[in-house]
Amino acid sequence: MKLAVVGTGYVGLVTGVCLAEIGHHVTCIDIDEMKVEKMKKGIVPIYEPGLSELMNKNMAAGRLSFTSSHNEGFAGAEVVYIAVGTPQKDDGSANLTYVEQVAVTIAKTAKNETIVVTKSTVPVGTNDRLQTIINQNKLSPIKIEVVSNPEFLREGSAIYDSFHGNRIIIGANTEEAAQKIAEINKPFGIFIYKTDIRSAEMIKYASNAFLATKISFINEIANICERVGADVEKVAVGMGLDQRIGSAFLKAGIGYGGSCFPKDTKALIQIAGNVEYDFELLKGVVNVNRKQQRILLNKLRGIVGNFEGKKIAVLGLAFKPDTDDLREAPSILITNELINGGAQVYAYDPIAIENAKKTLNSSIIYVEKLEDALEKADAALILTEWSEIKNMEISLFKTMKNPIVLDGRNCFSLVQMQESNVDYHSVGRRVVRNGIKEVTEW
Ligand SMILES: NC(=O)C1=CN([C@@H]2O[C@H](COP(=O)(O)OP(=O)(O)OC[C@H]3O[C@@H](n4cnc5c(N)ncnc54)[C@H](O)[C@@H]3O)[C@@H](O)[C@H]2O)C=CC1
Ligand SMILES: O=C(O)[C@H]1O[C@H](OP(=O)(O)OP(=O)(O)OC[C@H]2O[C@@H](n3ccc(=O)[nH]c3=O)[C@H](O)[C@@H]2O)[C@H](O)[C@@H](O)[C@@H]1O
Repeated sequence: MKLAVVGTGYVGLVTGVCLAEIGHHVTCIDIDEMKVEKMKKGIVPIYEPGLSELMNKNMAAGRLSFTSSHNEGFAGAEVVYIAVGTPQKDDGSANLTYVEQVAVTIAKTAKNETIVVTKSTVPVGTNDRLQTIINQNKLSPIKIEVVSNPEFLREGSAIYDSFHGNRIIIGANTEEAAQKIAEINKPFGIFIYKTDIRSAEMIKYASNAFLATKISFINEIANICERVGADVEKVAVGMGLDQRIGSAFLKAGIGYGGSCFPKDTKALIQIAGNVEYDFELLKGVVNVNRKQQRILLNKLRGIVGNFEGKKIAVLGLAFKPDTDDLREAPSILITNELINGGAQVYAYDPIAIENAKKTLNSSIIYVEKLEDALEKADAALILTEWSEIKNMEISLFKTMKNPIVLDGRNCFSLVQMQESNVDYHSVGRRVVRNGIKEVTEW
């Protein structure tokens, strides 16, 4: 089938490429002409494992093309996907400007019967509003029907998730439209759940909010574990063995970041607030996450006093491994506070440095090898569990002025650290000092 995808960010580009891979003819449209030029040359503008190979394969097969012209992209397309951003506004609600602009463009450009599929994460009721916008702006009496098809991929494993997701959600007003979108997705072989539009929109927010809740929950358990001498890694394994709980998303650390959990949790609080419902639990989840992002700073202050003149190695900047994305990453807050406190920050990240230069404090010194960050450092902070960091030689910590390591992602086992002579502080576990595991006095 001939399809168009509007927006070529993490979601749009992956969607376009994967739909081409299962045999559809896809044109991806973006208003960013520089991005489009790159993609036409086969260059992927983001870092996402496996995407480049799959994109080039489908371009070569003649199933995937790129344009900055909506007119060109929509020509002959039976289905148009909307995958533009829905960023957070100052009050926490979702900014729907881009999605609405696309709806107007579709209404004014579409020449044949079209199904508009919203992939972007949008508040409950938005798709109904998009339908109204389209109906009001249509230039001819052709049928244009809006369908909700929220996206559940994760950055860093987006291609894998597209082919191995647990479910595809289709929210539609008519069985005919739902069936057509189901047919498009059939080759993925993933379970399809058809529902009404508003429930589909809510499934997306509720899913992200629930996963964020699991993270904040285990982080609070971790903070208690530190005080009572339990080990959160073992607690998470023990909890996860109960299939009603499940082992996923119980990894304690310095909180969730990224382009979605922070924004979608706040948007859901707003969605509830708009109908005068106080979503107390989710407010707690957001607050816990805000505090959790600071725990390494608090621990570091407790150990070294103030940051003035200290060389601090920061290992990992992306909000999670296998992505170059720094949106809402704990590294933003942490490096800012270190620098404002007078520290010299030497930062290492295998992939995200180019983005970091655009986002983080300009005083940060970036290094290409993690050993350069560690050499003569007063302390090291681990913010992302990149495999390069998890698999590093522990002996490299010995090149530090003081081998003090604050690990925000529990990259190393305590046994490993007991053998290393490193002063090791992780999350929800005992401190290792001089090879001995201690419960810190709080
Ligand atoms: N990033 C992720 O992992 C996931 C994101 N989502 C949701 O998907 C949506 C998109 O997110 P991302 O891909 O991260 O966004 P992004 O910000 O990376 O990309 C959006 C793209 O849309 C383009 N764009 C904006 N207006 C346009 C227009 N009128 N015509 C054509 N192109 C236009 C921009 O130039 C940009 O390239 C958001 O609603 C997000 O919440 C959902 C699941 C996963
Ligand atoms: O709506 C979205 O954009 C996406 O948001 C998340 O995907 P993503 O943000 O790419 O990454 P995750 O792997 O979910 O991690 C998010 C954050 O939570 C943290 N996390 C995750 C899991 C965990 O156990 N502990 C934990 O602290 C990660 O370090 C990271 O900062 C969801 O997992 C996707 O299903 C969803 O489609």
